[in-house]
Amino acid sequence: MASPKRRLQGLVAATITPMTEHGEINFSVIGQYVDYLVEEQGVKNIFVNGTTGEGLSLSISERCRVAEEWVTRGRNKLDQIVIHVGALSLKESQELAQHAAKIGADGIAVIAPFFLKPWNKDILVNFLKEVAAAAPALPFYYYHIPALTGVKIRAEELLDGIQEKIPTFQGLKFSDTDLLDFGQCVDQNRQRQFAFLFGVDEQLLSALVMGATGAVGSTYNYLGKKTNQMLEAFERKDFSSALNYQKKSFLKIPTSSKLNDRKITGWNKV
Ligand SMILES: CC(=O)N[C@@H]([C@@H](O)[C@H](O)[C@H](O)CO)[C@@H](O)CC(=O)C(=O)O
Repeated sequence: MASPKRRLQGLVAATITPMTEHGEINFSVIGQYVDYLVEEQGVKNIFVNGTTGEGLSLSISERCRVAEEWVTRGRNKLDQIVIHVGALSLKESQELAQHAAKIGADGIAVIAPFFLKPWNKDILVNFLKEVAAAAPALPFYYYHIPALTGVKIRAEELLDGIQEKIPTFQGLKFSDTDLLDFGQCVDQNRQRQFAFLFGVDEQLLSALVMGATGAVGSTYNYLGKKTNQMLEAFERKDFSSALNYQKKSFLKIPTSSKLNDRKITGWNKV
């Protein structure tokens, strides 16, 4: 069974994919990006080719090359590198999973297929299981993001019995505002040492209260240092300072109405 070096916890930056002005991937800045995260933001875990990295808008070969560059540049500097390998095609997803294992990533994550959608838990788990089986030595994370996939199967239902089906299952990346569902996932699986990574940065403090063990998000690229201060305040039970940090970070994040103006799907729209 896959066992991570240690449980993935703390902040995980969902990396953007740097582009040149001609729409080509700008591999040349990834080394500097790693240094910036580690040295300026105090963030040593990354999530590559996810929503923020626009993995689903890249070709398979681009996704492989991006993953490779992050793993090469992050070696001996970053703690854990998780590669998102979700795709509509099971074969492509398996190919990406195998590639992640080959290049030495620390884990893989997969979203639910979002065009011809799984209509129940078993169908979704079977899809995830086939992808996970393509990289049997890598920790596997389910990436729950119902507002974007349209797959509304509750994470708590999905997690029930998942390790029997997917032995490499190590955790959940939960990008949804349903804190009841999140809290139930944590409560029912606490003894299994899974990672519960929250993905709505604006609500991280509430998710910590519900038992989040870490967070994956776009804002940790530039608010990592501040958010680490919030995690420390929470740890020492200084809730008033923690709340202040969380409130300050709201101001840096576009509100859903601004997002809607920019024709980007906001959380409240779906
Ligand atoms: C829809 C979306 O992009 N959500 C972000 C959040 O970090 C989000 O940008 C943040 O909460 C600001 O709204 C993450 O959950 C996505 C993520 O981690 C990823 O890039 O895979």
